[in-house]
Amino acid sequence: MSSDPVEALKARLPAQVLERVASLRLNEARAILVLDASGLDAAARSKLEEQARAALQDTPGVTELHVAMTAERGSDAPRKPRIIAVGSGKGGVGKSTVSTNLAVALQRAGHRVGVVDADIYGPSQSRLLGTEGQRPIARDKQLIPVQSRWGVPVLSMAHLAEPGQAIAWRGPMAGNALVQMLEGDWTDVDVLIVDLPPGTGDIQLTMLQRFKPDGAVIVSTPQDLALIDATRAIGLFDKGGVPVIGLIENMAGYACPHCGEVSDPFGHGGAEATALSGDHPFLGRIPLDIVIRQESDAGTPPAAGDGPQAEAFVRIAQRVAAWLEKR
Ligand SMILES: Nc1ncnc2c1ncn2[C@@H]1O[C@H](COP(=O)(O)OP(=O)(O)OP(=O)(O)O)[C@@H](O)[C@H]1O
Repeated sequence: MSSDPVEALKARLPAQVLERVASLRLNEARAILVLDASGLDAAARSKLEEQARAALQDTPGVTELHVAMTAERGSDAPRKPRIIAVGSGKGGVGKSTVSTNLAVALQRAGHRVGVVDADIYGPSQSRLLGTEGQRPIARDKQLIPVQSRWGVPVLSMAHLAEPGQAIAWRGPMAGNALVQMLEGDWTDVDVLIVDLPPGTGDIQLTMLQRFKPDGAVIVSTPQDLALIDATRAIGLFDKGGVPVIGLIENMAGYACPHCGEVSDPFGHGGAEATALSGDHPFLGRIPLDIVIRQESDAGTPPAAGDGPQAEAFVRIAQRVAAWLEKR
């Protein structure tokens, strides 16, 4: 038996309790044991506490025993999903299309995914996920996301504004709308894909300051102009300390539906070269394909199907999932 009274107390604890000891102090006859309960549910926490009490309750010289759990509050509080921001420097490069299909492909791979459409002035996620006309309800001032048919809940300005009405809001109002959507009830979601507006403006800054993403995906076409802007977007995330998960080259390679010849209207390989030169991963290439445009417009994300158009999204989602697993 150790002559150190604290060591003597520890020696009484069973292994499953001992491995969770964050601290143990003895103040005269009062023992204070703090256990690390991270990752345990309520039942497992009570069992751990019971085992600790049973082991220490009859210790000679100890008249008072306090057992506390760290991370107790954290595990009871609503979990926060991990945020992946999808950005681009330039508009119209397919950022929203990628956000939707990445979300759907991740969902099909077993992740619990939601989408926030942070493009306040040009929202498109309600169309892309086929939830047009639906309105989110609010519970205790918190927005409940709209459910899409694809198992991916979503919040977009398109669900909040009157259909067809121009959204002419000043910056702070737009920022508030973004906050409301990000603070929506995302408790059933592990990964939140945030479809950012193009550029490096107010919305991006609000995101970085208040809801710092866990990682960012950058979408670009292979075109030089888009790539210059993509580099700017990467710079913003780098500066904000947000890891860049990787770059996606969209609208790469167009297969003529008549003769099958593949041409590259926006060039080829530029995004991969940009990724490599900045030491960022390249996540993959999505072809320019009329079916992607048609299905997207119809609110049927190609990644929800099993056609060839789903493949590129599935591969990209696998790389993003691998990144998430390593975090
Ligand atoms: N790989 C693709 N093949 C065919 N059409 C595509 C592809 N990617 C996107 N599109 C189409 O290009 C248009 C622009 O795409 P999208 O809205 O996703 O771009 P964005 O970068 O989010 O635009 P914005 O800057 O307006 O937010 C849409 O009509 C979309 O269907």
